[in-house]
Amino acid sequence: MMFINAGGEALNEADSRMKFLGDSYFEGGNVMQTNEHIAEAGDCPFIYQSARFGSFCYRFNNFPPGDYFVDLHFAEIINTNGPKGMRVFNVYMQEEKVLSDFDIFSVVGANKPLQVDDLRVSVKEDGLIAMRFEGVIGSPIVCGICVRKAQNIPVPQASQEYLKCNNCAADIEVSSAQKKLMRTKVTDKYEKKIQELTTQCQLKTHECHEAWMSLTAANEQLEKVRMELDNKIFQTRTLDETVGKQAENLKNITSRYGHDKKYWAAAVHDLQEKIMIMKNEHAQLSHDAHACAESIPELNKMVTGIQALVAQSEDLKLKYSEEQAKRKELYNQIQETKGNIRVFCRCRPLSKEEISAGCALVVDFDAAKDGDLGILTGGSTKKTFKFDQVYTPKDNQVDVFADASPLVTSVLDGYNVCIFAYGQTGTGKTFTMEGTDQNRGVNYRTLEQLFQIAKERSETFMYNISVSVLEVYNEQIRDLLSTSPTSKRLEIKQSAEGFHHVPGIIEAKVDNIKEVWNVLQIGSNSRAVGSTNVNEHSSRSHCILHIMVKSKNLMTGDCTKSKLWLVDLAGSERLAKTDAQGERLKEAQNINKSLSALGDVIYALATKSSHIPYSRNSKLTHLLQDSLGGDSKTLMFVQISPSERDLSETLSSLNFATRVRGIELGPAKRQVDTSELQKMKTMLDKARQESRSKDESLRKLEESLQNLESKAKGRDQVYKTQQEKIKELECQLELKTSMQNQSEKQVSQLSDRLKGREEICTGLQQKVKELETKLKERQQSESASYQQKVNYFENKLKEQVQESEASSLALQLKIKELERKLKEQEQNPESILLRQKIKELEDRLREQEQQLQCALARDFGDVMRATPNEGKCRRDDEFMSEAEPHILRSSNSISRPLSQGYKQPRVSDSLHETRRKRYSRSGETENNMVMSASLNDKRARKSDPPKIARVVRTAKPVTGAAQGPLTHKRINRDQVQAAKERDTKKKIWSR
Ligand SMILES: Nc1ncnc2c1ncn2[C@@H]1O[C@H](COP(=O)(O)OP(=O)(O)OP(=O)(O)O)[C@@H](O)[C@H]1O
Repeated sequence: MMFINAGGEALNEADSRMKFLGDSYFEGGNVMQTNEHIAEAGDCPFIYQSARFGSFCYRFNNFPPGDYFVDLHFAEIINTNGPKGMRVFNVYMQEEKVLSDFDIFSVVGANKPLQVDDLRVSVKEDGLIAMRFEGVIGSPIVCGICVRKAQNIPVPQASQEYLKCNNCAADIEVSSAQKKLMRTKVTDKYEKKIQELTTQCQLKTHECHEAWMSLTAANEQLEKVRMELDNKIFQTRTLDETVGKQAENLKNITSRYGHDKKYWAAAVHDLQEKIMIMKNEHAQLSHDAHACAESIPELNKMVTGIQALVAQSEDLKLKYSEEQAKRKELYNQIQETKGNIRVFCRCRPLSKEEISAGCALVVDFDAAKDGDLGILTGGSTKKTFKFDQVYTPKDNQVDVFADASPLVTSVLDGYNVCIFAYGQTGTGKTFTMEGTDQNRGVNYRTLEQLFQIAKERSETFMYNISVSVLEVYNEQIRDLLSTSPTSKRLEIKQSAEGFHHVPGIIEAKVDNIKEVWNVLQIGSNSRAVGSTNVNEHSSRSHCILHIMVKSKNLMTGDCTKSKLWLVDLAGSERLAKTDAQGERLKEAQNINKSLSALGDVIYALATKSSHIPYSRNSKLTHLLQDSLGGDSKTLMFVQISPSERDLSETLSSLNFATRVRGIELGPAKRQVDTSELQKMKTMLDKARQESRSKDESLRKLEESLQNLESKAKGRDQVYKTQQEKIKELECQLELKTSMQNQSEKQVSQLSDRLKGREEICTGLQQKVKELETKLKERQQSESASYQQKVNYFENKLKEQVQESEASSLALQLKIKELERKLKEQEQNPESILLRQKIKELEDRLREQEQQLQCALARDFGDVMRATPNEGKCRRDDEFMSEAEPHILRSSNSISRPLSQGYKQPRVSDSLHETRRKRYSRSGETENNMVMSASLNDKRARKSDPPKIARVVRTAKPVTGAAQGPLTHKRINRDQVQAAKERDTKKKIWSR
């Protein structure tokens, strides 16, 4: 074996018969360079460069005649001109086309090496192996060529004339004619067999194809069925879902219906109960209404009775007011008989200091009950003073106020009242007026009684009470309720109505005694704050509690406005007795001045003097002007000390008080006839009793009247309320009746709706059941039919597959057998001889064909000479297109013999010569001739494109050992394809 490397050198012993043309063969694998060298050597008659096709040629000399195998190794296919570059090329061995239009890309892929083995060539006597590579698209790149001697090729013995007997192995002489006949027969027989096998193979292929097609159709049908099944399953699922949803909806509706039913049943029950209650109420109301209607005459009677009573009460009211006026008059008369100015004398007990000092008592209370007070002036002499009341140290605050309380009634009756305490410092003025927390004085008790009487009279009178607390010190007025630290100077003014008042003073409105007490406390505290020495200050200032009472008679509508003055006067020390100086003296002078002014006024009033000296120099009398004199009532407490140390002051105070009282009770006047007084006293007692009895009768009358009025009002109210109730109940009854009607209507509507819903529900349930049964039936029927179909197709497919497998197996076996037979035949020397003979016959046939062609060419030349010049080229082409296919077909023939007698180069030479002659005759160049030849060749290829498989099968030996990789690859691919198909079939069946 010889192998030629890229440098053109033989790799084995290379017995010098092989010679490579060109010095730089395969340099860098560049074929074009090699072509140039070969072209320069001029040894290759076929080398030519086409502008269109890449083409090059190799020639190897000095091979002994015989058959050789050539292996070609192509380098990586360089894909330089895009994806289509270097796809197709032809290989000519000894000018026999062995690879025609070989699509490298489709066989090995882009940029991969290709190896073509066992290309058989026959070397003739010239010892030449010629190779030509022609790229249809691009240029092939060859990297190695290996030439091997074909083994076991028997050299045909041209002179052999004997055949061996199969039984005795004796040589049997056979004549050449007989031999020829036998060979022809055998050849015919084999050809026939081959023909039959080919037809059988074709038939089996056709059957296989049909089976495959039916299998595919069955598969398609199965796929369709599967799809339908899938669709049905999907539809079934959707139906299941819808049924489920509908069932759920139905459940919901049923539960809602049940819930609604319960709710409405409860509502209906409630309404029925309500209706019952309303009916009962209605009956009760009707009963009440009837009773009311029946009681109306009685009520009318009552109304007339009430009206009579009202008239009577009006009379009584008139009488009462007349009686009240009379009572007032009488009361006033009594007061007047007592005197508008009344003086009560109160003596305090001896103080601890005085007791400890051993002071003697100078006061005699033996006739104190009669208002007589004796003062022991020294020795046995005793001076007596007469007062309206005399209180001993044993008399308490209650006893004192009991006599002063009638004045409170006068205040509420509309009279101005003034109560003040006069006396020496420390004699108990503040104790009498204010008192202590445990022993409340006149001020508190007066106001307490004021509110009590006002409350008692609240049905007939409406009172509005306000309180002011003020102080007169050094002839200056100070508001003790004012919280302002720098209170402005207050002055006394006279209003348009003639009343005297202090503008800007605080008048605290009080509604109860608790509020009064708070106000009194504020005033008391304020008085204490205003002075450094409380006792001294309180002794030197007049503390005034002013109460304003506004009343309205609710029966007559009369209004009154009265004042009550409660005054705690400053201490009345004698100026001469004290050693006061400066401020103290001024204070004392001011106090004396104001007290003497007060005394003068009261005395003038008591004596009914024409001139009342309301001294404008004294703030006190000026302030009390409205409440001193006229219908005003005045009460003075003259406070005295029992101690002998204060005798002179006591006498002074008592003298002042006596002067105020207006009755000088000297010792001479003691004998005054008292019978008149006694008479007056009895008259007074009688009047008092009368007034009390009248008050009692009046009170009873008032009470009975009030009772009647209240009863009448109550009846009226009851009547009105009952009428209103009747109306309300009637309205309610109407409303409830309408509600009942509405609810009854609603109940009936709801029951109708319920019935409708129940019907719908039952209908839906029936529908659902029907649907379910239909669905089940449908599912069952469809599944059964699908199952049947599937089973049928399965069986069918199985049968087909089995048949096809059996047939394919049989075919494969037959093919193998045939192949085996063919091989045996091929290996048989007889068949080799037969082939040689066939070759000879073919050669002869070719010669005859050539002769015929020459004759035709000659005829054609004659014809061409006879035709015009412009049609020459076309005619030549036509001729070539007719002639060359014969040549190409013969070169591509399957049964082309590889015998030594094959004279192709000569035929080609002669054909080329014929062409050259023809073109030289027609005036065309050699180049043109080549072009036209190649064109014709292409046309021929176009008209009958050679198949790769066929070419490869033709080019390769049929022996199993000599099978090339290309064929092997192809078989493998078929097997892989078959395996894939089997897999897909399995997948389909598994689904
Ligand atoms: N009737 C009485 N019973 C018991 N104690 C009394 C009585 N009268 C006065 N006192 C006591 O005598 C003292 C002096 O009384 P009070 O301060 O009221 O005198 P006053 O006249 O107001 O003095 P001043 O003019 O200085 O204000 C107090 O301690 C008081 O409690």
